[in-house]
Amino acid sequence: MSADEQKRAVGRAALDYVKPGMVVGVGTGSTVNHFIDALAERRDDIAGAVSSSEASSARLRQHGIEVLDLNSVSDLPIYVDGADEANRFLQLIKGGGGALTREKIVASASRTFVCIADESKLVPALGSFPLPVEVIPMARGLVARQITKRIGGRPVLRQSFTTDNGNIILDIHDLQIMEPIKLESTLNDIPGVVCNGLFAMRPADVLLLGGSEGVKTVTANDRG
Ligand SMILES: O=C(CO)[C@H](O)[C@H](O)COP(=O)(O)O
Repeated sequence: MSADEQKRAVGRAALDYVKPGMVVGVGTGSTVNHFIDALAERRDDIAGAVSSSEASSARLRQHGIEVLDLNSVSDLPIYVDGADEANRFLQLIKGGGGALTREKIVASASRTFVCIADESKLVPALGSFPLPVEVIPMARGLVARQITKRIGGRPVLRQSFTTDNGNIILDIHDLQIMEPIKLESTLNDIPGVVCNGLFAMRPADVLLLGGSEGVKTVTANDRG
């Protein structure tokens, strides 16, 4: 199976977690696009979707799925999203598509976070993928200097990119992430940082991994 076929398989497998009448939280990216396409078959069966990006909202609406404001939703049973990297504790690096802030908000609002990815995303330690950080534009230089001083790594401005919230992204290269929860918190404490792409304090609950032999389910109980 190609990587895209693996993504399609996990996108479809995530449908098993969608029950009648649910509002469904929807992430962003090429894997999630397969989930949205599969979810279209259930459009009359669900109460709508809460989206993490303008791109996903547009795709949901194209399929006739109602997009709801998170503020109008008191209970979000499920959130389905992809990842750039996942470790065995189901901690993630996200934000390759730049939607990390809204993704973290919707993930935090959800009861169950189902992460969908092809098997190449499972890594022994997070950090090979440059860690995205969303930053208020006027704080770009300050934040880059603070990252270098307090954390290390090499912050690089993502060129010609503005987030859905009107901000910039610094991608931190060459990081060795030994303590993901501590790093997530340290980054949040830098003035000008809106959000960072570490999902360690709120990891996924279930990881569906697409591989050459089908879809494998990794849960919190397997974290070991
Ligand atoms: O965090 C994300 C977007 O901000 C995506 O979930 C992540 O980049 C994975 O994308 P893809 O499914 O295209 O590999």
